[in-house]
Amino acid sequence: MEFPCPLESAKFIVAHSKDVSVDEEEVRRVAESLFDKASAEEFGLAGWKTLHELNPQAASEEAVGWVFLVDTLNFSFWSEREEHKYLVKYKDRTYSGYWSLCAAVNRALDDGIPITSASYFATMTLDQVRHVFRSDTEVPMPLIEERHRVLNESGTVLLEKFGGSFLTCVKKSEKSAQKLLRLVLENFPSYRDEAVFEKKKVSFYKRAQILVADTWSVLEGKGDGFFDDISTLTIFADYRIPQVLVHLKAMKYSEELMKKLREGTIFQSGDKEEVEIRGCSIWCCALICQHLLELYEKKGQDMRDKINAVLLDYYLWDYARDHREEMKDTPFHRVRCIYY
Ligand SMILES: Nc1nc2c(c(CN[C@H]3C=C[C@H](O)[C@@H]3O)cn2[C@@H]2O[C@H](COP(=O)(O)O)[C@@H](O)[C@H]2O)c(=O)[nH]1
Repeated sequence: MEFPCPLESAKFIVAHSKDVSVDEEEVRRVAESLFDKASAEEFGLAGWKTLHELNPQAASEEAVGWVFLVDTLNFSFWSEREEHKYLVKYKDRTYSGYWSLCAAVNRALDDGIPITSASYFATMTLDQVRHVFRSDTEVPMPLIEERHRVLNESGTVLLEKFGGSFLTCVKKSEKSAQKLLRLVLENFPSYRDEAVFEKKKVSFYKRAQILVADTWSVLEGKGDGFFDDISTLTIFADYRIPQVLVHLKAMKYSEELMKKLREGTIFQSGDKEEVEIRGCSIWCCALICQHLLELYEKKGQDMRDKINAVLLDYYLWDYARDHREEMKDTPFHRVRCIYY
């Protein structure tokens, strides 16, 4: 099987993009504005645990299993109407979006449901999935049937090929992020996040790449989680990163596209505009990373093991979470799919 490289795909998409563009001048300005933050403690790998109470705090085989389950379901949490959405209450707090998924998983584990064990989710029924991911509002989790299908599919593969343990798959990668990415793409079909653009097969691999990144994070970059090529991953092209890049002016939409987004147009996975938005986001962040490293280099500091697309992505994603109000006039693109 041949898997296009997401960074090369992004470069090709930017070169042919009509409705989305990257503003190099603004990219430089964003890199400068991140300069001090990039050497702060919370920008680093440890932030994955210290900043997010729902993430596993252990670095165990079970914690890796949690990451695999969550990233298998890590897609499509946006709601048609902001005031009418899927929410999960857990330990006196109410969670929305991606965090509602994590809250529902932790709620199930607290209730004694072995949701992160492959032998369980390989044969879960649709009703059991509906129960585990039940909403605390009248709005159900989006794409619940698709979630049931990918759970059964991924659980079955994990059992048949890796003895039910994603850590076994990680060990086969021999500490290479690219090898682990390839293993995930070869074995788990729902992770093959690809499209055809200008007659060329392109890839984003958002869930496959964030699975590798979250595995690196949960294992704290040590032992089986020490990937010597982690900086070859790109950011994860979801629907929040493009929104924050446009908000920060590093990426721009044509008037026509902005109008469609403002009207709440629903795009299909693989549509030209959707591919341009996702590809330009990946390329834009690769440039921000490059400029950040150059700024440190000018100060005689080699930050290549402290600044990479994964940590920049986590920072920008958390930024989007924390600046929801300020960003409300910048639309995000709406696609219902299992890829992001
Ligand atoms: N690019 C990127 N996309 C990410 C994440 C995460 C969760 N990772 C966090 C968990 C531990 C780490 O510390 C990360 O901070 C979820 N998503 C995507 O966002 C969307 C949900 O957004 P909202 O509706 O606002 O909750 C949806 O497409 C989901 O797939 C990320 O990190 N990067």
